[in-house]
Amino acid sequence: MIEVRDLRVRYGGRLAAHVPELDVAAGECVAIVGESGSGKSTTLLSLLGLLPDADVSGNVRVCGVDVLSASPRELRAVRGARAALVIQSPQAALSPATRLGVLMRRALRLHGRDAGERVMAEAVESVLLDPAILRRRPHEVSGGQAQRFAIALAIALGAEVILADEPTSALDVTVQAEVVGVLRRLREERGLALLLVSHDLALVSTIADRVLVMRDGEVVESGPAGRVLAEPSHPYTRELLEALP
Ligand SMILES: Nc1ncnc2c1ncn2[C@@H]1O[C@H](COP(=O)(O)OP(=O)(O)OP(=O)(O)O)[C@@H](O)[C@H]1O
Repeated sequence: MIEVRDLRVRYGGRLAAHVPELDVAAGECVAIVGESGSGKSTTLLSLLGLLPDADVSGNVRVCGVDVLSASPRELRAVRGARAALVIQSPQAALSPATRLGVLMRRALRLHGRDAGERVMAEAVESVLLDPAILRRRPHEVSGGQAQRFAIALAIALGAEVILADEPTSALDVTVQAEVVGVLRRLREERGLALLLVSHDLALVSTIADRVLVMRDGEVVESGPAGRVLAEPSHPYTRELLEALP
C-alpha cells in the first residue's frame, strides 16, 4: 500500500528527511520513531504530497499512485479517501459549530460516497463509539472520542491506509490505549495499512510490526519492532529506549 525508495525532502536546500526504503503492506503497521525534529512528520506528509514548499525527490507509491508525479486531481482522489491522515488534535481542525454527523455527511458527499445514516452509524460503531455522538459538536466530545471520530471518518471514506502523526500524544494513558486498540482491530479486521509517527516507544511496541528510527533526517536503524526495541543495534535507539519512564 505504501512503497518508498530513496525519498529525500529538502527545505531551502537543507535535507530534512532521507528514507532509503519503506514499505507498508495491507494489514501491517510500521512506525517511524525519533525525537522532535528528526524528520518524522516531514516524511509522513511528503507521502501524501502535502509539502508544497519542500523539494521532494525519490519514488513514492501510495495505493498504487506515483505521488511525486501525480496530478493534483489524482492526488486528491487518494488523499482523504484511500489514504487518510490522522493528526494529533483533530478537534482543532473540525469546524466548532458543526455537528459531527454533518461534518461526516459533507466529507462523504464531497468524495461521492453514500452518506446515509446507516453508513455513518456503522463507521462510528467500528471505532466503538455510540452513533448518538453524530449529534454532538467537536467541543462536546472528549479528545479520545474526537480521535476515534477522525478514524471513523477515514473508514467511512473507504481508507485502505491510515497515516497517523502522533495520534495519541494529546491523550491521557487510558484513552491512548483505547485509540490504539481501535487501530489494531481495524488493521486486523479490515486489513488496514498503518503508518504511525510517534516519539512514544512504549506505544509503538504495542502495535507496530516494524520500526524505522530517525535522527537528524536520516534512518539510523530499521527492522522488526520486537528486535529493534529489545536489542537495538544503534546507540541512538538505545538512548531513546533508556529515556523511557
Ligand atoms: N516548513 C518547513 N520549513 C523549513 N524547515 C522545516 C519545515 N518543517 C519542518 N522543518 C524542519 O525539518 C526538520 C524535520 O522536522 P519534522 O517536523 O519532520 O520533525 P519531527 O521528527 O516530526 O518532529 P516533531 O515530533 O517535533 O514534529 C526540522 O529540522 C524542522 O525544523
